[in-house]
Amino acid sequence: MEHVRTFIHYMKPYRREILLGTVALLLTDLVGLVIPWLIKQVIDLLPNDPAQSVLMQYAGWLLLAALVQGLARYGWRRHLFGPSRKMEVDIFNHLFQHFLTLDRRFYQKHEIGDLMSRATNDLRAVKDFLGLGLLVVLDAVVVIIGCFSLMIYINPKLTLYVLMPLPIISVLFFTFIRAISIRHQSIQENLSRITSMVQENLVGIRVLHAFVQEKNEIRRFDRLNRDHIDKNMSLAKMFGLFTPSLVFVIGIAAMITLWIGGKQVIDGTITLGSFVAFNSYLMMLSWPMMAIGYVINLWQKGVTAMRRIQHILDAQSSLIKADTEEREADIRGDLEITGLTFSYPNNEAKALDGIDLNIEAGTSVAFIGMIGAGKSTLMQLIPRMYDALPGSLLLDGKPLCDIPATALRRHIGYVEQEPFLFSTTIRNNIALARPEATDEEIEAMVRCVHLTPDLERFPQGLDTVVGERGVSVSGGQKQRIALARALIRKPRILILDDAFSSLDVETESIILKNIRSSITGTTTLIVTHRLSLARQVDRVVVLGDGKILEEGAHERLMQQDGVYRRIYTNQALAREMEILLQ
Ligand SMILES: Nc1ncnc2c1ncn2[C@@H]1O[C@H](COP(=O)(O)OP(=O)(O)OP(=O)(O)O)[C@@H](O)[C@H]1O
Repeated sequence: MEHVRTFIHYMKPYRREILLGTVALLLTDLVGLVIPWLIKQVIDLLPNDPAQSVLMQYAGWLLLAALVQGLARYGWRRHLFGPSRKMEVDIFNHLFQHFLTLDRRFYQKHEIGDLMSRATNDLRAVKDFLGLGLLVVLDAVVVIIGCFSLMIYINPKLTLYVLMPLPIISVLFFTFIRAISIRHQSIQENLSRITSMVQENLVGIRVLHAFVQEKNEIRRFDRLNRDHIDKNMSLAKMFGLFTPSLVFVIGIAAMITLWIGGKQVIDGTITLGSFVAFNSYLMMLSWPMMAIGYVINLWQKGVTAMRRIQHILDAQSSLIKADTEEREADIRGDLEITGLTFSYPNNEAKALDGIDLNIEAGTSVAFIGMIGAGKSTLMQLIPRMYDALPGSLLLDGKPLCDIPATALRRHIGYVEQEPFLFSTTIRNNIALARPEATDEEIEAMVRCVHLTPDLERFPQGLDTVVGERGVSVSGGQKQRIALARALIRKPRILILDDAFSSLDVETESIILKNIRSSITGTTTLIVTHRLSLARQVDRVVVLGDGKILEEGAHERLMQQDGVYRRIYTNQALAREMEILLQ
């Protein structure tokens, strides 16, 4: 019932068109029912040697019926199929909008391939049901009611005999519905797995090539596809049994009609015309009977698909007050972290464990530590990619989760560990953060991140297309484009999560100086594995196992016999060795 409500919701805007199409469909069916009746009249007139003009008159009626039927058929095709396509677009738009509001927790739980399958295969199944499915249901209901009414009108007793096999139809019907529903669910889930696998393999094609895994993947894909064929065959077998069984039942009914109805014609209980019309209506019933199977198929597919789409539409961002409305927030950049503990949804271990830290607006802090220490996790909590417990993170004295996520993110420049570029030009990738940025502003940022020498080598400069996910630029270029994108909005808080890992120490140092002089008063948080950077910031925080191990200015930490001094000394030694070996 829940799904019917969803269907109705999407049908509402097109109710007029659907009504028009329904009227046209009813007209087609009614005229279809009138035709055997006209033939009955003609047959009953024949023994009385009717006048030529009377026969002509009936021929005229039949011609008119054919004309009206043709026009009405055009009407329902146009007005019932049209809205189903429009509804498909509406659901797709709604789905896309919703995808953009969902947070990382959601995407962590769902595979992109599965989501793609829901937005394409499942959506198509919904459209087929809303268009063709509803049309066939309506058609079948009208034909069944119309035929039975006329058959009862012609001869109620004969109709009762014809209805004798009805219990067999009911048993067949309900057994079939249950069996088909289970099969559909399984087929659609399998289709999602197939789409996911194609998507994942295409994205990871370089890894597959590098590790020569093509054959293994082809075998895995083949197994998945064969499983899909088996599932579809099992469904086809169900249909193979159901439809012929129904036709067989109709055959029994036809046999009863011939036997009992034939005797009634001989007795003179009914006219020959009525007998012919009765048979015509019985035969007309075989189409809706066969269509039942088809409709159940479309209905089950449509409902299963709608359930899968609804699952996404029902999902909500887990952020407290996610609030995607356009709201402004005035942000200075003072961060206060108290007893911050955080675990990921699918991982009970604490990624952060009791962090206490105050960061004054406009200062710069470097976060260092072993792999998996929690550095990136801490960075992700600041733009509210995930929500920490309320009260553990304050920005300018306000709980972070009280600041609408979109308003907050407008003031944060965030460069992730693995920056993502869209398959458009470098210019568009930079301007993504501030579409209204002028060419001069973009060029200034390009200079700031030291990208100008690279651009000179690209024939189209800033208008070079970077390819999907930035495949046609190097790792270091990708990082600097992402950095320019973060800087162009002149953020109050700048987060650089290992954003210089593909750059050499000299370039890194130049860029950092440029950033300092181009944006002032910005709170800058830098995650890095290179301690050369630590000398250039106000403070260093050393993380280990989700906890703060040490913190303070570089000089102070160097005076202690702690982790920082040990790592720094090792790295300095390694660097000296490198220089010596060059
Ligand atoms: N999306 C995630 N889901 C579940 N656990 C995660 C997720 N991301 C990170 N973790 C876990 O949280 C812990 C902290 O990870 P985090 O990425 O913050 O470390 P890091 O200090 O940034 O490491 P690195 O220097 O390698 O980038 C790790 O144990 C990691 O396995």
